[in-house]
Amino acid sequence: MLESSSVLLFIVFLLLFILLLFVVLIKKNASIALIWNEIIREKITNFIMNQSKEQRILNFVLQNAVRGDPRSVMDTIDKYCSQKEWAMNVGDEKGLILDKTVEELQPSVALELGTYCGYSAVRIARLLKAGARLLTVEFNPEFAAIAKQIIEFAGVQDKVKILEGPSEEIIPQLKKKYEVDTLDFVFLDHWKDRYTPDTILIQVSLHNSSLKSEVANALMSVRPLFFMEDLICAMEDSILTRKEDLGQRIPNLCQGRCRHYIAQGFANPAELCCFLGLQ
Ligand SMILES: C[S@@+](CC[C@H](N)C(=O)[O-])C[C@H]1O[C@@H](n2cnc3c(N)ncnc32)[C@H](O)[C@@H]1O
Repeated sequence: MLESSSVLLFIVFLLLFILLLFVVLIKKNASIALIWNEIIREKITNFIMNQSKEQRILNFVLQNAVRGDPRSVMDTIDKYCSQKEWAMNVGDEKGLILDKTVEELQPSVALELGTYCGYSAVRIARLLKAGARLLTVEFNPEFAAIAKQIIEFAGVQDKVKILEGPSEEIIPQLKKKYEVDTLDFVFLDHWKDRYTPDTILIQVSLHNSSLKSEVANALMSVRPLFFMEDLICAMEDSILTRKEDLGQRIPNLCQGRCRHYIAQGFANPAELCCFLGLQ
């Protein structure tokens, strides 16, 4: 009897110790905190509430934002994601870079890869001039459905078309199915491993346009370091804009404006790095 109660006591202490250790690790280690917040806690909350984080974001918007006011929708999503649960929206800080670029370029046709809940789509669409349009690509049907509601709630649905499916399947259809001849602005915000192949695919898919030979006037990413690596890797087999054009854009690029003009005329990645002043 005594023996079994001491075993029980030992197990209770052991469990308490593991719990304490876990709490300390969450506080001290960012990766463990991320695993806890993004995987374990989110899964538990989803199970208890029987809904996904993205549905909770949508509900929060429907209950707290002002219908037809894109700014209010953006602020409400930012508020939810800073106070309640982190989510992979571009967010307000990097969103300012996005705003500036869109304002500066005034694109007629813009493409976004990676819609998620529609935060950045609302952000871009609210700045588009009359008659301009944003095509946004999302392969997760649940996210696409949530984005549709958020975009409608923000009142920018006339400017935004959600294209549901993997970017690698949608991009080749842009020209014929979606009547895209030229893209003035491309926002790459899907999975990083698709940045380079999709950039090349955009070029290949729209290359034979009879209206304009230069396909992507501006390619930007708010995750410049990732993109830069990919860009350099891609140089060996991709040819996009002219070297002289790139030269004009370097000041922006180096100031962290995150706008990338992919260039031809470089023998190899090292030459490009040298040209960019990275070596
Ligand atoms: C970082 S989130 C996009 C965030 C969004 N741009 C925003 O700021 O509100 C990335 C999204 O890209 C989607 N995605 C990833 N790879 C994709 C692909 N190859 N084709 C289409 N969607 C993709 C994911 O499902 C996810 O919703």
